[in-house]
Amino acid sequence: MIEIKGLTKYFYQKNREVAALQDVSLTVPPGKIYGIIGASGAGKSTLIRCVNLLEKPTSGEVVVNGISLSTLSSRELTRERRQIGMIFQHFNLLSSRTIFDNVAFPLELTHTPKAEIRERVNDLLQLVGLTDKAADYPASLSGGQKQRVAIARTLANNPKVLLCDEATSALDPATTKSILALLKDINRRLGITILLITHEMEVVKAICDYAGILSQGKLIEQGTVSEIFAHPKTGVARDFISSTFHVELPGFYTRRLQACPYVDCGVLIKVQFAGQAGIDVLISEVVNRFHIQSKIIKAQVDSLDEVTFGVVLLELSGNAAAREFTLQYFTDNQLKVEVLGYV
Ligand SMILES: Nc1ncnc2c1ncn2[C@@H]1O[C@H](COP(=O)(O)OP(=O)(O)OP(=O)(O)O)[C@@H](O)[C@H]1O
Repeated sequence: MIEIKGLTKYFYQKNREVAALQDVSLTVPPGKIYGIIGASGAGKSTLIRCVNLLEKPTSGEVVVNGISLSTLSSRELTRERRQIGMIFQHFNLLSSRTIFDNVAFPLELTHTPKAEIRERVNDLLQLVGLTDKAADYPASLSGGQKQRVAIARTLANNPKVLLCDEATSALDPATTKSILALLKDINRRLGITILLITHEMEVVKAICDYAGILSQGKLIEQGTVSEIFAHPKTGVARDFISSTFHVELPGFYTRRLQACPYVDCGVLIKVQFAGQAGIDVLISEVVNRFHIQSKIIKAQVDSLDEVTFGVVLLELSGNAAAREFTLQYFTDNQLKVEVLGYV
């Protein structure tokens, strides 16, 4: 369990004060995965570095597994940090050591007997699927394999919590998926509590139970991932959700699209929806009520828990008043509607 209470961090540069974190509070319940998402400069790295006190907070408290870290002596803090694993975007492996010796490293630091190290490292390499790479060096591994080694190494001390600092940002989409699956597997199998930071909503959607949106040092929104997807409260959250949709207008439409309406034109709209009301129900409502024709051009629909959400590109044909009524009806039903142009 991780509790962050009123965390504030100021940096001082020459005569300038930078408020990197302002009164951030959140709780990661035991065995859950919490994702902090934010744009560049939002304060994500500062936040995760404050959790294990690599960065000293200006004020506030970090409590990990019931222990308030800022009250500890440096020796106690070193011991407590062993309970806090961390993985990084750029893996941070030791290039002169084999994969086996990289994973063994934290166990050597705690003077674990050799036979015990051998058994533990072999188990860990098996867990991350790298048994056959034990004698290789990091340089000969792919990015995804390097991150697997880093995960095995950080698990060596049996941490209760794991901090992930943009752990998949340097990886391609397929490798990202496999590393996220590994993290979820570790979370389930070993019951490890995970706090991760990311700038990709896909990561949050893929493995997190809870999410927090960090913007200019403030946690402006937090909740379960399905709550945030169903009822985003801020524009920042809505933009992150939109970034998970990949619906491009087909070239045929892009070429015909006009900025202003003309006689007998249709309107092309992008509708973003989330929640219980089915988009198909709303579309058939407007067709019946306003005698409009509606054609789905592209759609991406996804679901989390009970919540269905997605984006639909629609061409609406009918008179101008019917089109206006339709747009108003969609907006009144909590859909986000954007007019792309006229065809
Ligand atoms: N050591 C430092 N000294 C001065 N300012 C800093 C320092 N570290 C971070 N900052 C400032 O604090 C703010 C938050 O930075 P931080 O690196 O935590 O953001 P981030 O969300 O992790 O960004 P990115 O995704 O680009 O890594 C930024 O304005 C940054 O310039």
